[in-house]
Amino acid sequence: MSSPRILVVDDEADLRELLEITLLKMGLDVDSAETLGQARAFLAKGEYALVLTDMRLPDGLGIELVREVTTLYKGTPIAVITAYGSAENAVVALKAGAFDYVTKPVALDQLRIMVQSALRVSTGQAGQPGPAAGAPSRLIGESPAMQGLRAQIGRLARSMAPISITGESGSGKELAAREIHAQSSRAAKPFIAVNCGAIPEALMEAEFFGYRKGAFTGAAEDRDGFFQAANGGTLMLDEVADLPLAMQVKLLRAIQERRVRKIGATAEEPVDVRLISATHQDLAKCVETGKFRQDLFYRLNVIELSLPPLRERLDDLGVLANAMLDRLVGPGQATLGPQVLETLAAYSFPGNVRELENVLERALAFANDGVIEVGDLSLKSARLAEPSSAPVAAAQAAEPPAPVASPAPAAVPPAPDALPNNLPEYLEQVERDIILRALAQTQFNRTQAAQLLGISFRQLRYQMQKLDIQAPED
Ligand SMILES: Nc1ncnc2c1ncn2[C@@H]1O[C@H](COP(=O)(O)OP(=O)(O)OP(=O)(O)O)[C@@H](O)[C@H]1O
Repeated sequence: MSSPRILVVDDEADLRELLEITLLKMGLDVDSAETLGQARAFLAKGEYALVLTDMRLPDGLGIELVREVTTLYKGTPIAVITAYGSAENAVVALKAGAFDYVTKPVALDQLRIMVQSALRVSTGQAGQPGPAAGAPSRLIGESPAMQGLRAQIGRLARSMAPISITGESGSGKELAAREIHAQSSRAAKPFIAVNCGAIPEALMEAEFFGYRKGAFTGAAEDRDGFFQAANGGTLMLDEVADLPLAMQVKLLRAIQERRVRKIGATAEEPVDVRLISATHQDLAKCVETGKFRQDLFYRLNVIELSLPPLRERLDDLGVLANAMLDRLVGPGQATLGPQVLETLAAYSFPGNVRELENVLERALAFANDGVIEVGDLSLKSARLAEPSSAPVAAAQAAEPPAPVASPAPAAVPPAPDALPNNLPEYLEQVERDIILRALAQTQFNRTQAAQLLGISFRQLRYQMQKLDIQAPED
């Protein structure tokens, strides 16, 4: 069997030679072109597992080749070589459909990593597509929005471009990120999701980049960070807007260099990680207000994927509800009674699909013989836009949800007369108390409890785990 063939397009003889030698040593065949014209002639004749092109060529720009290859030779990944510090070129190329980029001076270890992952992507070559490729998507829904989303995910899975996922809490951002990973050539490697809002600032660097034994008190052994743990796979930065500015600088550097340094280490190590970030905040606004660095935003926000809230795709309610019931109690074991779908459709679901899951899970506990009736739903009536018999079309024009009444207004606990003799324990107790009160008030609906407390669902879940608070059904 012949080796995969790579097309190198560069007019600088020295660099071309370096690339050729490196690729040949990797057991690959190489064709070299000095101009766009020559590259086009090669492409017309042969099949390539990867095209690697410089951005400036004597007869035009590499970006033209990116556009041609991504439209005319869809199965062929194309990567670009950009000048050091020219983030703009890299981002433009990725937006145009480039698989990835390397910066000059070309670091050979990074080039090899990039080529290997391109080979896994290119059809019929060394790699296999991810195990989930071809498998049914876990993102359920037949609305045009969901169909479009699944198609977009299929395309995005084939590149290394950083993706920024936006959408309300519970709309499926993490699920979408997992789906991109599962359909990519990285599927066999780890998917690591990090909730940036839940890590104490002092621990962030250690958590992201790892540390060496003895780097600080308590560092009893070497430990990897998220970047090393996700090596070869995908790192999801959830609630990325919550990253403190100091950490944003370090993250930007890691993304630019594709290298990280453990705390206490002298040398940096290369990391091969695809980044997906997510937030329910408006990141562009965070940039405007100075809360988020523009340069990091630019790097993370190369491709945008937006998840619609559930109330904007009510057509999906039926199929989602059925799939969830099947998962909760087994296929065909539970059904929705008359008017249930209409009642659900009249609700605005501020907690989106996660809230639908919660509502159904709770309703099942009340349902007789697995048939969920309207009375089993216990939706907050304040949020129903129409009476329970409202038709779906009317529900689509529903007003946004009325805010839920806040609990006791005091945000700060009343200070006891005597000072606590163990502050952390005391604060933990206060926190536990407040969370338990919010949970009791919402019949253990964690989505609503989180809203009451003005924190995200994930933050609440994290705090509950930390404080060992268990929902009755856990
Ligand atoms: N289209 C969908 N099909 C099936 N399940 C879904 C879909 N969208 C979301 N879910 C389910 O809803 C729950 C919430 O999804 P997910 O955690 O991905 O949301 P999120 O947007 O990341 O939430 P947050 O902003 O709170 O982090 C999960 O249990 C997920 O499996």
